[in-house]
Amino acid sequence: MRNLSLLTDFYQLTMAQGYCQKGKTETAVFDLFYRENPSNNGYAIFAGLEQIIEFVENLRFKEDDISYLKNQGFNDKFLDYLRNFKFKGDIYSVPEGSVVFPKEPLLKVEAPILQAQLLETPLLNLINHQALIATKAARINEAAKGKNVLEFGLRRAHGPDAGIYGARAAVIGGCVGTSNVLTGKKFGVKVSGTHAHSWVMSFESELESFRTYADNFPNNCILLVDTYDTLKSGVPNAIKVFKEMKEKGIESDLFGIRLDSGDLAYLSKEARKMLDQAGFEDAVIVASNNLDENIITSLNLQGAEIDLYGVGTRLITSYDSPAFGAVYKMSEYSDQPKIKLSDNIEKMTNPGDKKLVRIYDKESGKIRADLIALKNEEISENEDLTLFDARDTWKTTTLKKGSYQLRDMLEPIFKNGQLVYDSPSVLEIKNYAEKEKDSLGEEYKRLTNPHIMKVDLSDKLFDLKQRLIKKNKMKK
Ligand SMILES: Nc1ncnc2c1ncn2[C@@H]1O[C@H](COP(=O)(O)OP(=O)(O)OP(=O)(O)O)[C@@H](O)[C@H]1O
Ligand SMILES: O=P(O)(O)OC[C@H]1O[C@H](OP(=O)(O)OP(=O)(O)O)[C@H](O)[C@@H]1O
Ligand SMILES: O=C(O)c1cccnc1
Repeated sequence: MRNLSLLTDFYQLTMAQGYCQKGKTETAVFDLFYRENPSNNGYAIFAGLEQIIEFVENLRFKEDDISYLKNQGFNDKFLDYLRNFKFKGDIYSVPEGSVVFPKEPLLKVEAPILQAQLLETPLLNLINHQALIATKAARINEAAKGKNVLEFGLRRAHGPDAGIYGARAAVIGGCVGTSNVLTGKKFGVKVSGTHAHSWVMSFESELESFRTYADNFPNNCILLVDTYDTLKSGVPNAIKVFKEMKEKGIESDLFGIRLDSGDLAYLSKEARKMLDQAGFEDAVIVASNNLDENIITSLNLQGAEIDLYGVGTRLITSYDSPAFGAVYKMSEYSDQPKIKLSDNIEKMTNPGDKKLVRIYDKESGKIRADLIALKNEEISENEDLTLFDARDTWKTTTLKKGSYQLRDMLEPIFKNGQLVYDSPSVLEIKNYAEKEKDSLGEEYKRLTNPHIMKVDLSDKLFDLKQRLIKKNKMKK
């Protein structure tokens, strides 16, 4: 485990020294939330919690950190505090792989102000990256309509961590596996791949290169057919090699071709015909080349015969929507609810120690809405539940008792600094994320102009917010 304790913004430490100096030990509550879905998606996939847990568990300041901070001008009292630092607060979070929506609390920290504040930057850093890539992967997999997507982006990722954890997030978001071997080893996810053009170019002939590859990897034998001429040379040579394998009695688990340039719809349809005519109906066709959810949707509409998509750049960088934009805002200090005012109503925070309640339609199991309520507020399934729009409060919906089910989304992760949560494996998270996506109606999952999920405030939270807005306006 790398020492990431100084992976923070300088101002977190200057504030921390100030709190230490002043003896401010009151408890603060902070909410982590985001404001807009990336790529105009209808939802996001929450990811990165396992790395947050690892970070918090290992948050200790070593002597070399302390001496570095001493050189930056921090005082001895504060440095002594850091020497003995251990996180002592509570953290609640939605599970990784959850479907989430803008403005709702995804993770909540309750801790002495200094400690809660110190977590801001690393927590945001971890969630902002992985939730972004998991959400992009969910979009790409939605476009693939049940066909598998393999993550190919390591070489185009923004450095090693973006590659390693981006691939982790991509699998959570729906990818069947990754070409990234380190991610495979670290997280027990499937690794796979084909071969490069250089492999073909290093042989005297394409045929010889295919033969040699098939001899080496008969059970994962996807031949890249576009180095010279896809239909005149690549596919015929691949077919020759598949015939030779058959003659040798080799029953391959996975064999086929990869297309990496040209008109992928046309070439895949022609290649499919050629493979089928040669008796290789079970040969798979892999496609790659700057794919994303839009091109994959278009390829589907064109009737492309593609069984597996390899997606790199536009997935691992979330090319069209490069920032998740999660923020971390104080909602309570020393048992007093706090609000951040803004001229922009969208940017006003929700005050108080809160919970996130998900409301499911009992019959269909689909999400009806999310409700943000105060932590100690009782929301009961045994009464009719009236939801209202926090902007246009006259817009209401009443859910009849018995027609809906409630779920508390924020689970305890740390209690008094003790870890009380078992992180599931990445494959378990991926399976959970599939179920989460199933709990969304189709209209929330479509790639363009999806329905906006209602995220409402409870009566009590709404009243508290109004009261604090008035009170704080008067302070100005
Ligand atoms: N039938 C298709 N419909 C829509 N987009 C396609 C189709 N076929 C390929 N594409 C996409 O069009 C883009 C073509 O990229 P590019 O201009 O680099 O051409 P290329 O075929 O890769 O050429 P090169 O031989 O230089 O690699 C890629 O993003 C690819 O995924
Ligand atoms: O297009 P992306 O979605 O980013 O997917 C990854 C790309 O990386 C490889 O190309 P590259 O030119 O790097 O190597 P190659 O010579 O093996 O094709 C591969 O052939 C894909 O085209
Ligand atoms: O295995 C492959 O085909 C692969 C892996 C990474 C990037 N491009 C292709």
